Amino acid sequence: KTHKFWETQPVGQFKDIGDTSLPEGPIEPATPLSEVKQEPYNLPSVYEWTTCDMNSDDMCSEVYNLLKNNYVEDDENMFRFNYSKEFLRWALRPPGYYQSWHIGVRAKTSKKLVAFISGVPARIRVRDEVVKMAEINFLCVHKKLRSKRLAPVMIKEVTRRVHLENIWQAAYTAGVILPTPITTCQYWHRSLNPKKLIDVGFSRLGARMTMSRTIKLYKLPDAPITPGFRKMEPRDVPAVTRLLRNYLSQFGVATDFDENDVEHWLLPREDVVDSYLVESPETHDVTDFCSFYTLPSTILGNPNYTTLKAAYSYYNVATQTSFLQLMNDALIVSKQKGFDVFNALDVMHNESFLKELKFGPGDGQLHYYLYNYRLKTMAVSTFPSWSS
Ligand SMILES: CCCCCCCCCCCCCC(=O)CSCCNC(=O)CCNC(=O)[C@H](O)C(C)(C)COP(=O)(O)OP(=O)(O)OC[C@H]1O[C@@H](n2cnc3c(N)ncnc32)[C@H](O)[C@@H]1OP(=O)(O)O
Ligand SMILES: CCOC(=O)c1cnc2ccc(OC)cc2c1SCCC#N
Repeated sequence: KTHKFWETQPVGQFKDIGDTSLPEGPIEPATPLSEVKQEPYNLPSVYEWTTCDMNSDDMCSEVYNLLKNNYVEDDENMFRFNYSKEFLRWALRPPGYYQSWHIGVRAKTSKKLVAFISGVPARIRVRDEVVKMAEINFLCVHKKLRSKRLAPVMIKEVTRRVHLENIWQAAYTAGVILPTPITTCQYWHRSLNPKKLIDVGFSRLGARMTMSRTIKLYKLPDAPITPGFRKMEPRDVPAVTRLLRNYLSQFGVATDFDENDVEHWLLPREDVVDSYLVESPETHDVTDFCSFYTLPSTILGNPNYTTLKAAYSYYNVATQTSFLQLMNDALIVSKQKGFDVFNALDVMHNESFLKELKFGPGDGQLHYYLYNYRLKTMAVSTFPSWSS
């Protein structure tokens, strides 16, 4: 498979896999800002660039609708991600964000939004180096404009705008294989509403299993069982930051969270992100933490259902409670909140609970990428990303 665009980019190339003579780190050096292309890349003449102000309800709705109708579908076209407007505002406006990295393409005549790509700044630690990066996400070209080589232009434009902020690396994930993943993860799914998952055709009744037996198999208690398990509150930000930083220090690639980041990414937001912690009843120390985000999907071509309510495991740290029990409490609260399924990647230490808590392996993989940063392939990936 040739990659006419990606072979021109400063990314690990397939031909270089196994070449241990190549040094880890930046592939190309930073260039002086005066040498960065000052004007936007050329689009086909019928299109124009637009910058999306996600604070504007109308603009946010345009991005929401483009993604709702044209973003990622599974291989069997059973589902399409339906990120909510509130989720998009959360994902696209973290501390230090640049509105100029929220890039749309409009048709000049109709003014319709036909494509989008976004970046947000992040401090990513790679081994012992903290690198300022752009996290690229929500790349989307309208279904009617596919296979016209629009994506490479959008990628070059976001690259140019990131360069203008003196940032030279990026991180991104994709379900497709591109030059060259630093690691690959698998999705796992835990049924919370097995009847619905069977009705939509995602799950099948097991052999010698009735529906009622299946429902019983996935049954969960009505309330979390860990003493001191409660929702995270603003006063918990310092303790959660300490807990998370300590936990992530063991991984080769991870976000370098500070309290500002934790406040944005981990404080509960209704219908966007839920986070819980264990406050020891004796010592009042914060000993454990779990979180998941809300990402519904449109159910495609099913007469009886329109939306799949899916929770996605986010950051979890267990230091006193068993990881198994902590994650089971996360399942319990997500069931109580009406989710149909709880999804998790086999990142960090997740594989230790997946089978025991009745997750099944999905057929989707998530590949992790770095742009302009060479890394010798890492066994375990680490930063769960909401992108896909
Ligand atoms: C220093 C800062 C650096 C910042 C930038 C870092 C890099 C950021 C990179 C972006 C990270 C995004 C992460 C992210 O958002 C999370 S992954 C989700 C991507 N979005 C979707 O899958 C939505 C549905 N699909 C579409 O909208 C289109 O199919 C897209 C737009 C995906 C491609 O539109 P198209 O009409 O189907 O295709 P052409 O325009 O004709 O272009 C074909 C070329 O595009 C390459 N392609 C296809 N899918 C890709 C993907 N997911 N990443 C990167 N490249 C992708 C493909 O390999 C080929 O290049 P090649 O010939 O070399 O193989
Ligand atoms: C029931 C289990 O599958 C999903 O939750 C789901 C939902 N919507 C999607 C939309 C696009 C999509 O494209 C890859 C996949 C899904 C998936 S499976 C992979 C995500 C996870 N976990």
